[in-house]
Amino acid sequence: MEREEVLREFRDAGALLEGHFILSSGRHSPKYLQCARVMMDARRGARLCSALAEKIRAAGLGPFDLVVSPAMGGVVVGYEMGRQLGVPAVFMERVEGRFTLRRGFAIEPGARCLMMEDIVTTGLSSRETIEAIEAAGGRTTAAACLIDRSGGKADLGVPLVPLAALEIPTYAPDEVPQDLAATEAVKPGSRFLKA
Ligand SMILES: O=P(O)(O)OC[C@H]1O[C@H](OP(=O)(O)OP(=O)(O)O)[C@H](O)[C@@H]1O
Ligand SMILES: O=C(O)c1cc(=O)[nH]c(=O)[nH]1
Ligand SMILES: [Mg+2]
Repeated sequence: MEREEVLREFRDAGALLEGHFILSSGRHSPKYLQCARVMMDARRGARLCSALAEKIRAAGLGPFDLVVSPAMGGVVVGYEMGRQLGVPAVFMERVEGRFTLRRGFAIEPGARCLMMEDIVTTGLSSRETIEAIEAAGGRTTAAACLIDRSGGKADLGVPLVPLAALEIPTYAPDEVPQDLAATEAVKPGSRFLKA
């Protein structure tokens, strides 16, 4: 699937947002990709994940025993990737900030895992998930995401296959351009969310 086609799916889903966003990393951005809106339509989710599964195979990666994704953004996309690859899918949740397997999920010792994210920006959440997979006894042999918005700069320490790569500017809190800083910021993600 070409990048323009991926972006058309996001646009049609109303998932390409403009405004002032505080990202998971604490960086600020005038653009946000809301994958939850993309995955609202199961057929759209299947189209995108089927194309990504094909791209992973074409890169010579796999087979995998398990798909592991970080909540919340990774949950639905991880489930669909498990379906496309024909393997089980589990997700990790933050408990006091650390990604943890709950709900009876476990990883067999040495299991070959695909770490599946919705979005990669700095790669921090992906690296945290990969560390948690290793701590649980698995091996992350590859990672994948719908959009890598670092333009290929994020280093996960394992091969990363994005369905599309984009370069979208982000700013440290003390470097936010004046026009952006003048608008109210929203934080759509769940990191540091308080009950
Ligand atoms: O590469 P990074 O800089 O880590 O940014 C990308 C991460 O940010 C978002 O999650 P977030 O922590 O906002 O929570 P969510 O999954 O609940 O949306 C997204 O789902 C990725 O997990
Ligand atoms: O970096 C993030 O937190 C992030 C960026 C983005 O565009 N979409 C998203 O869900 N998270
Ligand atoms: Mg996330």
